[in-house]
Amino acid sequence: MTLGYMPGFGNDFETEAAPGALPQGQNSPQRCAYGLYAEQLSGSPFTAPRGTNERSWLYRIRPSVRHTSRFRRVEVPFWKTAPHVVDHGLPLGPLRWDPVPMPNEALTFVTGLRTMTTAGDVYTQVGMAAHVMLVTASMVDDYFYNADGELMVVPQSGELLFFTELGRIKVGPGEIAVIPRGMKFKVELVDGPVRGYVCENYGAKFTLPERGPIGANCLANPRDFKTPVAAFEEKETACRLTVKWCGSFNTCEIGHSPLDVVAWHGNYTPYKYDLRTFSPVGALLFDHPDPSIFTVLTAPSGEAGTANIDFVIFPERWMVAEHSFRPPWYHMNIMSEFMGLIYGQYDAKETGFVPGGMSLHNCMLPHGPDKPAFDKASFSELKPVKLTGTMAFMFETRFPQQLTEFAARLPGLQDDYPECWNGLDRNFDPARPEWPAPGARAGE
Ligand SMILES: O=C(O)Cc1cc(O)ccc1O
Ligand SMILES: [Fe+2]
Repeated sequence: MTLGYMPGFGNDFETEAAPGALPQGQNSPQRCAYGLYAEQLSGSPFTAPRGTNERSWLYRIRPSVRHTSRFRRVEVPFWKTAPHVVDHGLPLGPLRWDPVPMPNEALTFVTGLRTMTTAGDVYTQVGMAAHVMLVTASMVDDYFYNADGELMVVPQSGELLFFTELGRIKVGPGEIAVIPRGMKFKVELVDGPVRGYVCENYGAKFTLPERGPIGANCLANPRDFKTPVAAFEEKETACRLTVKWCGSFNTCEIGHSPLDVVAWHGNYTPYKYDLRTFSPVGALLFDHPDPSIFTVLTAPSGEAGTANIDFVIFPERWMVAEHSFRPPWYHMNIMSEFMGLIYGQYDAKETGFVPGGMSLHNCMLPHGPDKPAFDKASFSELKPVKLTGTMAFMFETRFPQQLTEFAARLPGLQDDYPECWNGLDRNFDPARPEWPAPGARAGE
């Protein structure tokens, strides 16, 4: 299957899967070509400023009102929504998990999401949830949309095909897909089970961060974001549509596929992005800048510089800083850091944090390089070094992240994680400013 994409971030796109299906010069013709119905999907309030105003016009076989019927509540027990504060009994502290093993049961994208943390409040449209994604089965006659937020999907192993109302997107490890709030879709496996991470954003949409003095290029460049061309499914058999709405799951039976958009135009769209096209900018002479230099996308809150969510990556890059401790510094942060590893090794923790694993360094909880990373970085020769074949990421939010029962009970929770800092002992000797003392090496 060939998949077509259009480049650009937040462009005003137009595309049609049948010639002449897209009206020209107006949104609402008296009669649409092919007898299609015109429908607007509003991703922002009508009156949002131009820079954040998002909507698309969909020309479809049936209007969305015919893609729902009477809903019944269903249980999707592992997908939790903020506010969700449970007494999980774990003591406060930094947390790290091994990868969650792939289960044997059939799990779709919807039933296979396992919430790790929630933050903020879905009712006031602030905050986020971090999920593990375990998909072993394609959605066949099942369709879904999320009224609670957009979904950023970060596969770690295996490929997924998203068939959305606006077209098809294939993503694999090293790529992300973003599906807007309210957009119907189904998810198919390409060639085997998929594991990954999902960030559910209850707040304002992800957008590109400002580049400030960096200028017009580098970091995530707009042309590397890809939006699908129109594609639709003509299916007149029994289907189900499930809607996540304020944390509840609601299903209805319909007699056709809701993916029936033959043409569309607008700027409220799903998209994919290859994280390897991110052009990092970093320390060229000395010191370790704040990790915000690696922000791919930011979901702003109302407060300047205080993101509801920053999506940050740690891609492969050269380390060249002179007379500097090169890995992340020791840190306490007002923002809460949920991290995952897609492939390779993370320089602050070369062992213990493995692909498919996760860590949580919550609001104002100390963290930083483990003892082996400290020793290596303190004593290695500072020639240029390339960190190759690595891709870690962080969902960083201004809100404290609340652990779910699922996360607290995972067998892969590493009880001994805090011990990775054992041995970072006192070196201080008021009589010896030079450390280690000439001829000696710390700890030897
Ligand atoms: O490893 C982490 O926890 C994330 C992180 C990265 C970095 O470059 C600086 C500080 C920081 O907390
Ligand atoms: Fe940090």
